[in-house]
Amino acid sequence: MSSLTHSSASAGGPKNTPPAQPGEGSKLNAFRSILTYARPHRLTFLGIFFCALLAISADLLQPYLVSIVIDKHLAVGSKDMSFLVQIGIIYSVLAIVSFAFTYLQNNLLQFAGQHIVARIRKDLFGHISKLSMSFFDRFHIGSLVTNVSSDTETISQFFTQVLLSLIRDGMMLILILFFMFQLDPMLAWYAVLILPVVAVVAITFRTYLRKTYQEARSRLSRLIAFTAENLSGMFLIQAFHQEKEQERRFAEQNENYFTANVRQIRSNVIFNRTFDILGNLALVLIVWLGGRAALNMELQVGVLYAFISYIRQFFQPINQITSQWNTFQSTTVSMERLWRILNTQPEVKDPDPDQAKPLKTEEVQGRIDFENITFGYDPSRPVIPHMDLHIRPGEMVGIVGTTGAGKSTMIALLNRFYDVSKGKVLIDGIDIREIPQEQLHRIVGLIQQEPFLFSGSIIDNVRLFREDVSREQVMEACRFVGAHPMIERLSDGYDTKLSERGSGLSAGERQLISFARIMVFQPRILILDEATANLDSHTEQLVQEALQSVSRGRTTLVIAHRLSTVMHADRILVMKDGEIVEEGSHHQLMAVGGYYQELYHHALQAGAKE
Ligand SMILES: Nc1ncnc2c1ncn2[C@@H]1O[C@H](COP(=O)(O)OP(=O)(O)OP(=O)(O)O)[C@@H](O)[C@H]1O
Repeated sequence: MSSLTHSSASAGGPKNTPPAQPGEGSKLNAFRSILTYARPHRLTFLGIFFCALLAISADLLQPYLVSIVIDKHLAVGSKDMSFLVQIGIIYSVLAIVSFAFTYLQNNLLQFAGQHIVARIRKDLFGHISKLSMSFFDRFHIGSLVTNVSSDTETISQFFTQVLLSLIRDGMMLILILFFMFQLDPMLAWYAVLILPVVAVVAITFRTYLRKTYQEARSRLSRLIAFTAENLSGMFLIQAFHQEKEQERRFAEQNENYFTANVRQIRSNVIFNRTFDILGNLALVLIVWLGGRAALNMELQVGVLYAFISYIRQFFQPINQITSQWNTFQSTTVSMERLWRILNTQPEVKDPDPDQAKPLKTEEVQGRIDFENITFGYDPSRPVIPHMDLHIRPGEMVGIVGTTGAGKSTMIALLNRFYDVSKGKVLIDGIDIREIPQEQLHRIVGLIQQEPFLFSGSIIDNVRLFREDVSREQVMEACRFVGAHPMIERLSDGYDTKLSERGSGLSAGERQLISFARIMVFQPRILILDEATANLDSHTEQLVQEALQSVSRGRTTLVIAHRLSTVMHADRILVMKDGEIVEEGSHHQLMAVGGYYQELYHHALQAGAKE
């Protein structure tokens, strides 16, 4: 059975987003939809625009001022020192203005960009946690982690770098051209003529650079995936003495990444140097043309100086914009991926509020009816072709059967991780599709074979980070299920911090914590899916005792391969190929002499051999 996690609440995602339409326009739709996140920051972006305008104007006015000093003062041999002082003050003010507004612009941009991405991340996480299990069956967890981390990071780069470059460098280019045309239209036209050459070189190189970058990135992700897989499977690697083999495979991946990285760095250097050479050639051209004009007294020396300053700055924004083009392309891909997830509607939906039939946990009797249900993960291949099962309030039902018989699937249907294809699942006579999922999951408590513990303290793991559950309630629950002595023995007792998935605890200890969790939340229906399968006989006994206590007064469904776990149930269901083939108490089933008896004898023989 695939891992079962809680999913609750209704469809979410960003508001104003159109439904997913794969194909041509989806990139554009994704782009538009993600841009809606920037809408609340309109004023900030306007502020950024003005800051950039002021900072760049202040920067570009500086060579202009120097040209005035050269032509209007030095060239005419003026002795007016106050003019020089005035220009000096204006120059300094411009430098301060440039610094202040660049600082402000960067801060505003980071503020808006980080806010936007934090909001996207929050919506994405919230949305993913509301999606149905069928979504997680289709989506690889690894790629979801990439979506939440690196795709949002790429979008963050878009808002903080690409947008800035478009605003600042675009404006800079326009203003440089404006100043150049103001100074000398003829020379300005020569500069403009260089533009297409620069653009062709930049685009050609950038396309190649993008390929090398993508190659390096994909080899890096392969290397990371390989490392992650090896770390989680280290136990197996050591047990099978696979260290050498895995080292060889790692070295191969490492070498692949190294080559791709070197190629990327090399092409980057070549591109940047080519760009520098082009810039210098343009400079030589301007110096030559401008110098000749200056010698012929057709151009003032100050103007030539300003021109040279501008032409030196001219290439920088072009380089920046073309380099951001790559990030922009990655952004559109990331946006499209996130947009698809944000537009995925949960297949298991909450009822409309006016049609919902809320059930109070404390009033629930615990009657369960699987009324003529059919279900298949793939609808064309039913895992449960037909089932009609009725469970009384407070009854303890054991479920046994072959591997893949559909036991966990049945439980998944009762939890509404999936919806039945036909028929109804009812609790106290109410179709569970009419019960808000949040309430359903309070009514039905599930303990699985491998309980999931979060990194955090024991106390938080028992109360699932809910602040309204007191420390005393947690301790009481732990005492009730017999987990208290074990927790007390830990270094920090209830405040002991557990590492990821509770790896500092034994399987039995983790299971006891999950039993305590159930006690805290007091569900009316309790499900144990192979909850004792991994435990040694001593711990199993502890857990069995806990189970006895926990199941008192609750409708309890226990799935187990070990018959000893379910022998004392009020009723035992024997499942085979998605159907209940036998049912009754242990004695009744033994008397029938069917499949259950066969299982029992197998278990006895296995026990005897052990
Ligand atoms: N998420 C899933 N997507 C597709 N098929 C699934 C999924 N989960 C289970 N199945 C299939 O459904 C069938 C029933 O699986 P289920 O986990 O309910 O069996 P089970 O009786 O609990 O088995 P076990 O005792 O081994 O846990 C199996 O054929 C299994 O391959």
